[in-house]
Amino acid sequence: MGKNNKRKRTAQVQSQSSKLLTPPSESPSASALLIDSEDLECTINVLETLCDFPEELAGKEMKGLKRKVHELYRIMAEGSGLGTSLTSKISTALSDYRFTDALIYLFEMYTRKLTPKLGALQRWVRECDATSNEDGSPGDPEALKCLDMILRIANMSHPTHVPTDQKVLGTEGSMKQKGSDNVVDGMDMGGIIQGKQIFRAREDNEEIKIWGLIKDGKLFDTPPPNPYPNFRPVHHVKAADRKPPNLYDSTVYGSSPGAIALAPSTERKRPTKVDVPGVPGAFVVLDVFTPEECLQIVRAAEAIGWEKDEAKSGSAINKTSILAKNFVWLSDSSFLDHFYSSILPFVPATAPISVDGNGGGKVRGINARFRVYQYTENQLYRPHIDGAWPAAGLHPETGEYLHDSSPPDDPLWSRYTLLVYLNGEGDIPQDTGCTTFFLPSDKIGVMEAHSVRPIQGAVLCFPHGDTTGSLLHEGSAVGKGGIKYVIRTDLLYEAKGFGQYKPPASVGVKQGGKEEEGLGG
Ligand SMILES: O=C(O)CCC(=O)C(=O)O
Ligand SMILES: [Fe+2]
Repeated sequence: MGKNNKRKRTAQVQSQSSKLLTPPSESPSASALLIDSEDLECTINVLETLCDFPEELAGKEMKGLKRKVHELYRIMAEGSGLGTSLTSKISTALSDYRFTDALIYLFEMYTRKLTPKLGALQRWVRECDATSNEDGSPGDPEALKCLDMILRIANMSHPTHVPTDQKVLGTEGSMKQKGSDNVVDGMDMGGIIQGKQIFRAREDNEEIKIWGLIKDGKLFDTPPPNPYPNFRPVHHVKAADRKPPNLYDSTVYGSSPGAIALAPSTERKRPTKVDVPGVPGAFVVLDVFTPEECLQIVRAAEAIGWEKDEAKSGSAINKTSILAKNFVWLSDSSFLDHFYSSILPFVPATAPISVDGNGGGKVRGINARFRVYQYTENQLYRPHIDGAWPAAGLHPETGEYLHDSSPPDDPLWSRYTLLVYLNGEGDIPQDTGCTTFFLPSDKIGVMEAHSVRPIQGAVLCFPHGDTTGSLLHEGSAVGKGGIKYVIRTDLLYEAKGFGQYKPPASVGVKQGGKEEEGLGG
């Protein structure tokens, strides 16, 4: 727009100046409703013109404008311009990278024992991690202190009486500690992350080294048929139509019963459960799938092909939150039946009850929508809190793919994350590629990092989808020359009030929800 046009628009603004606006509400997004896009554009043009021609400010008629600009500047500097609630002050401070201010507000929330919504928590976690550098080196120590306080507020903690005699760690690469056990050679960042011993649910696992087969060109005996047998595309979404918009299309592949040949029960080990020490609610079920079954899943994904995943907009870090490639698989009933019956004896029979009294529904099954991830060297899934998902499936008559397939009178909603490790030690370099949980320690400002080592055929299970009990975690970077394959899905419960819960749409946060096909979270 030329300067003359700008002037014209300026005149229009002045003639509209008597228009009465209603007072701003608490919600940051309300401003979008209060000021329409034309007015906004016009205001920006006026301000731009004044920046280009500051001499224009000298006129008497500019007095009112100058006064308002000063007032606005003060409000913005105080961080209270976008709503006065503590939650919005924290959101504003974090997104403005004012971590010291955010820490003060977070501390106030902590001492007043106020609980934010899950959506706010997920957004705050992202804002804090968004400060880590492109090369993976540690971010702002103040941001990590905010993250520690967020964990305490969310009451995700457990009473930690764990002796903290280990040397305090810095962060390296992703947020996880470096080195094995408690050995540390991380940077000193004021001791913000403290590494705990890496958890192996079992030593000496029998496994198939899938990466070894791929490198030797032996993943398939003969070239795989195309189309791949017993898998068919059931849903395709163009990149721009994804929610939020993505740079890549997404396809869901449905399988037919028998697509993965399951070993007879006489040939399989009986599954066993092992709790993850120090991580409340997290446990591993060993031997849910045999190494041969894991191999078949990887074969299908490798033959059909991986899709990339990068949000179209948002900060560089948010866009690359998940560096792994994925294959979205809508699993068939025979695979799901085996999976569910193997873990059922070990999972909570009823959903946790939230502070608002929702929850308590019976466990009902596994979300058929699996996201199979392939992480190669240095790839990771940045720290996040998983969101809850409805039960995906096909319409019984039309065969149409439904993001939420449970009937309205019997809604199901997920409350636990299930991670199926398709490969393990043999393919993933020592102490890398773990799933790492971050928990508050007994010292404010210090978080504990608890890493779980992938074991082929085992399932890691932990709570998600609510403020209380949900766990901050990351898929830690895979080390040099390694590869990690893992399936992410969810354990479903009768919604019992919880189903009405819809994670709020938020900027740059990937989370499950009725309307969002989502990528992660
Ligand atoms: O890859 C991992 O270990 C973690 C994956 C994860 O957190 C997720 O898919 O939600
Ligand atoms: Fe996750």
